[in-house]
Amino acid sequence: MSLYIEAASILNETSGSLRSRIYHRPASSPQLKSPPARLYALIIETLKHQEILNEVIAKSELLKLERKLTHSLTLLLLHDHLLTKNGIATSPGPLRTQIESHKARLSSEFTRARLKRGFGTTALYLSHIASESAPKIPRWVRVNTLKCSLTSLLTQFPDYAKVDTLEDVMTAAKGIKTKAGGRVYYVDPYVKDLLAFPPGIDITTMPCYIKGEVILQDRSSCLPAALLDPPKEAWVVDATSAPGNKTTHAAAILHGAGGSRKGGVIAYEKDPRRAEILKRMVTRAGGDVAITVRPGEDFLKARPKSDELSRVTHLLLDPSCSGSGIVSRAEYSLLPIPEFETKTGTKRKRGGKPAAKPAVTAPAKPAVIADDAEGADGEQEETKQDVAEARLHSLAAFQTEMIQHAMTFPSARKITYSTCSIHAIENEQVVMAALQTKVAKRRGWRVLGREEGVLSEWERRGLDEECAGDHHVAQACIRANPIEDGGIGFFLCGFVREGEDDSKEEDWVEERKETVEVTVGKGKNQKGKKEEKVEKAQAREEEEEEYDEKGEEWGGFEEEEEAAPAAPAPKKAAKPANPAKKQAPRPSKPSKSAAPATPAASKPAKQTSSIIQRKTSLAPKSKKQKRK
Ligand SMILES: C[S@@+](CC[C@H](N)C(=O)[O-])C[C@H]1O[C@@H](n2cnc3c(N)ncnc32)[C@H](O)[C@@H]1O
Repeated sequence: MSLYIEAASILNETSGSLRSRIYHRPASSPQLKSPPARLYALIIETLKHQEILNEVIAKSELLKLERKLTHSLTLLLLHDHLLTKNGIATSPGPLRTQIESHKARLSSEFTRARLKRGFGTTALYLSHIASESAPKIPRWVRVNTLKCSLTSLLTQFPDYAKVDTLEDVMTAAKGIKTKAGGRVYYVDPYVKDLLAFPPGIDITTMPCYIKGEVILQDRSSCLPAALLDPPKEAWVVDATSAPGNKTTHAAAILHGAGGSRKGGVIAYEKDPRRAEILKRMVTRAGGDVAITVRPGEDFLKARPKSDELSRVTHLLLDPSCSGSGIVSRAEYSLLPIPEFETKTGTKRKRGGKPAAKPAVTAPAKPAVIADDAEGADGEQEETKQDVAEARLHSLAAFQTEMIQHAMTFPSARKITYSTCSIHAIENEQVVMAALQTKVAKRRGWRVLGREEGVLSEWERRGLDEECAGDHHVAQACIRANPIEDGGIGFFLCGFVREGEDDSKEEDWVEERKETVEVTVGKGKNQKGKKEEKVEKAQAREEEEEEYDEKGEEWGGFEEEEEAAPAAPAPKKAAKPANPAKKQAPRPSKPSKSAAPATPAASKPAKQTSSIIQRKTSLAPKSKKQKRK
């Protein structure tokens, strides 16, 4: 089957991301004959230009003239015909004829559409689209000190110049296609042994990557292990490890250059498939001695009083979350052909046929705003918002449960909690809920204050109003905004406790009971319609996210995605016991206690953010609002 016909049929499929439709096709779907990378490139490139191509299709009335052509097939063919040097890549035949016999008409409509957009030449138009769709964040590279030091790594980049800000990195990125351009690096001031390169750099072909001397890990994703900062001889639990970015980072802190061989990391990963990825990453990073993988094991079932776990002093919690801070999932999707006045004077819809419902009716935006339901009206939108909100509460319940369980570890002194979400429900509100639990109070868990932690210089902190106005707690929280702060959106908070361990087995049993009560809550067996919808939506997303974890940009070893794995099954949509929620009304506004803005892009920008404002306003509408 022709590349174009196969690509068109993928475009017409509506379920799953484009990547999963190409790279992870279910056995029940027709299998592809064309090379997947070629299909992906053709579709992505075509979709980048679909706005202008749709105009050409509409104005030329091509679908009326060529009844056998479909919208998606025409887009793909037109892309290659009008915008590539070699034209349509297929041997002469009906497909080519259907386009090339209208060459003059298509070319003049394209020129008109291009000039209307202010581009004197096709080259100018192409370079504009290329810069619009270029990555907006640097390529972060963590030196894996289990295998290599920063100094020795830099010897592998002899002709690279050190720059002082992330802005310099991004400016240099513009010249990356030139021979000398883009050869710069930036040393992160927050996380030790972390470098930023221009986004276009291909590290994956370099020896340092192949040998596992570097790990491609977003800056935000490096913050938890940096904040956990375990002493060299510590025993650390990574409760939710796959694919293993933070696990290997924690191991590098313990066993890396100057480290001791006394402590180690115990890495839980509930999902057996992801545990395999974790194992691969651990081995490749040279972490087998430092890390004990617990494949397929549920952290919530771990017995803190066991011999192995009773010595654990540090826990890293990076549980499943909504992934709303991840920006690498931006994908384009099919737009309908707009209506235009044509030469024959008629307003037309695509091909004269009833418009097939496109997968999405607007360009898919990065995940950071994709589920922003603001401005939506009508019953359907409201339900969508309810489902999205219920899902967040369900995740928050699970996240709180994980923290509570970590707090029961007898020798535990420090916990980090992180998400790649920008929703306060999963972030500050979970922190507040965890602080209110019996186990936190009985054992004296408190937040790690801003000034106590290694990341006190990081400027963007938690939102006061989401912490019931508790400025100390808000300041203890760390936020990163997507893109603005140089990578994915992220949240992090540390908990610490002092004092001796006074816990007894009965206390632990009691504390477990509380955990279960908080998270499972009422209505265990009384699933309502809303809960069912949440479960269905989540199941779909889990499927999707499983695929998304591969092949995205953020992974430890490029193809192994850092975040937003399968969300857990909702705990009957129970909301976490969160006293803060009563006191902190939502929708929330950005904190007025914003830290001052920093001029350099290398530092997190000022606290107030439209993205945070939008996302946190996903809060439920009041009944009154709903009635309106
Ligand atoms: C956000 S990812 C962790 C990413 C990882 N920290 C990293 O930096 O590479 C969350 C992981 O936790 C796992 N998980 C979820 N619930 C778990 C549980 N109860 N016990 C152990 N692992 C769990 C998920 O399967 C998923 O792989």
